[in-house]
Amino acid sequence: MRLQAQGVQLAYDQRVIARDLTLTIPDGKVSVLIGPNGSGKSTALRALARLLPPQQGSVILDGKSIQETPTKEVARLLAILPQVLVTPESISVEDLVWFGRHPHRASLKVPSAADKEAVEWAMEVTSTAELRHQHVDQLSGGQRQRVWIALCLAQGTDLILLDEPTTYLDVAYQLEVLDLLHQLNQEQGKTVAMVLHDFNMAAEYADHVFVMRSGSLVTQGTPEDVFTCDIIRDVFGVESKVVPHPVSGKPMCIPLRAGLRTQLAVAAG
Ligand SMILES: Nc1ncnc2c1ncn2[C@@H]1O[C@H](COP(=O)(O)OP(=O)(O)OP(=O)(O)O)[C@@H](O)[C@H]1O
Repeated sequence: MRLQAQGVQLAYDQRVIARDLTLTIPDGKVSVLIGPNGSGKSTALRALARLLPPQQGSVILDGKSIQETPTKEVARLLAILPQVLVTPESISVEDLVWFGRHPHRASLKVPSAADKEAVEWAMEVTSTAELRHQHVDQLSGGQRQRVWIALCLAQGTDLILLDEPTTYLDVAYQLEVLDLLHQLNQEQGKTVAMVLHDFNMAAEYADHVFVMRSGSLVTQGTPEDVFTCDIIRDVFGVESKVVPHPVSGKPMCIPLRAGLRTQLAVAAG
């Protein structure tokens, strides 16, 4: 395994968010972290990407402590789309995507053909090439999100971590981004780990699902293993009906509003 958190304690100042968290990102698979708001999904992802040093335990990347691996080396192996994106002022789309090539370039060296190709490809597959000369801070939320995804992809890493990549995107772009990640996984063997809130998107795209609550890993497994009425009730406090997706056969979770819960209970006798 290439990326693993081993018994990490994660905290912001003195406030401990996760204790003794151990998880291994499966190589060559698409993994999804789900869990209620504030359960520590982003915190865990940030630790896995070296953005948050653990107070105890360690994150291991390719057999080495990530904290002891130089930033540039980490950035050649792993890209992360964080939840909070701080765009440099007045930067164009193309210039922002070029940041993705920094880990591969010696300073002051002219960009290589491979750098140019990676940037063009990343803008093409995220449908941002036509925005290349626009200022990122003048784009819509969804356009901006796609530009940041392009930056991650331009990095050309085998491991891609994304915190809620579908935020701000309309349903067509949500599918476009998730289909693209799926395709990169299938065709190029990329390992993808992402936080998603939508159970049904998670069930459709994930090979492996981590379920978090209060900074701990409650359970993990295939979508069929984890998307059950009992786990959804236990973790999210929501009654639901889980049925097979009519086309894919994956578990499809339908949360039930209060009135329907009563109806379901009556029907069940
Ligand atoms: N930068 C920060 N400084 C202090 N506390 C933080 C910071 N970021 C997150 N927290 C706290 O850590 C806890 C876990 O937050 P985190 O963002 O990891 O949860 P999450 O599961 O990703 O939530 P959401 O689904 O709402 O994005 C929360 O109680 C949050 O208030």
